[in-house]
Amino acid sequence: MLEMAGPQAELALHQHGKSRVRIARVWRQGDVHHFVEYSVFTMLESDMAHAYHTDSNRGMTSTDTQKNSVYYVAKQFEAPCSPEEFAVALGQHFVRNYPLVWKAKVLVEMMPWKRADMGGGQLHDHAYTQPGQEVRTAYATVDNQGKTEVTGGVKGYKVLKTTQSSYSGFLHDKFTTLPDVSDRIVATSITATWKFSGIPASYDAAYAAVMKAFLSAFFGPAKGGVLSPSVQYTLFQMGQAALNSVPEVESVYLNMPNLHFLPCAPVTSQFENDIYLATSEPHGNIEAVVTRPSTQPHCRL
Ligand SMILES: O=c1[nH]c(=O)c2[nH]c(=O)[nH]c2[nH]1
Repeated sequence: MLEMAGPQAELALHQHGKSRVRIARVWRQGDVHHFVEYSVFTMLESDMAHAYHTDSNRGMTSTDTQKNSVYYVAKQFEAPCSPEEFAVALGQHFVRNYPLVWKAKVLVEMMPWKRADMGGGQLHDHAYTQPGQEVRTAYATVDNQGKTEVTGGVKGYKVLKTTQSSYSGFLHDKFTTLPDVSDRIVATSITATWKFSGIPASYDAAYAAVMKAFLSAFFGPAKGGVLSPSVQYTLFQMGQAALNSVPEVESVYLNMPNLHFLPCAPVTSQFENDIYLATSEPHGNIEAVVTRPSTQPHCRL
């Protein structure tokens, strides 16, 4: 066994863990789906001094195993759990399964997804938003000939649905590994601007109407939803819905990153539409301008 020679020194403290294990868990109870997204940090205190002093990693619960344990423990919950319950269960998993571990420390950060309210308290069966995280924008140009142009907008409005999204029939060649899927999670962070051709009765009401149009087109009815065959198709539907909802809007620019939730098989089982790797990079990026016929597109492309 290799003993490290060197200056007199003591190992005062040691621990090892995995950070930012991003996981999404869906519980599908008939048509009603429950969704959570966590970022999990694990840290184990254990009898592992020998790994710092010698070449032996004997008995070490690798950080990769810790990451896989996050997926495994999430899978064990058959009904929706709180982040506190999840943190305790994961900590118990470590101390019960690994004899050299004397203390497991688990931090769970829960993303602020809330079941979408489609108006009047009508909660959607499978749609989620992050209300209050978005930024409303307004852009105006005023020239000395008396011309004023106003563009409203929104930045970073996150939306997600756990079903009613497919993606298939795209080009497959030797560089393609993505399979066709008939059901997936689709999530995006909407950034949009809309140009006014006239002054609406109320800019606040116009903003509310555009946002409502975006949500209705993305999510569909609270019961059943609406199928999205691609982010591209849904983006156009959203732009069209915004034009239909506010007569004074003449064009809509939409940017929609495709925030991927990747199927995950949690070590002891196959992927069963319930455990996902939550990612933000790399992400798809879909954008377009939707106008009334024969209107000039207003921005960005
Ligand atoms: O809706 C999608 N549009 C794409 O262009 C695309 N590309 C990809 O890999 N997944 C998806 N999904």
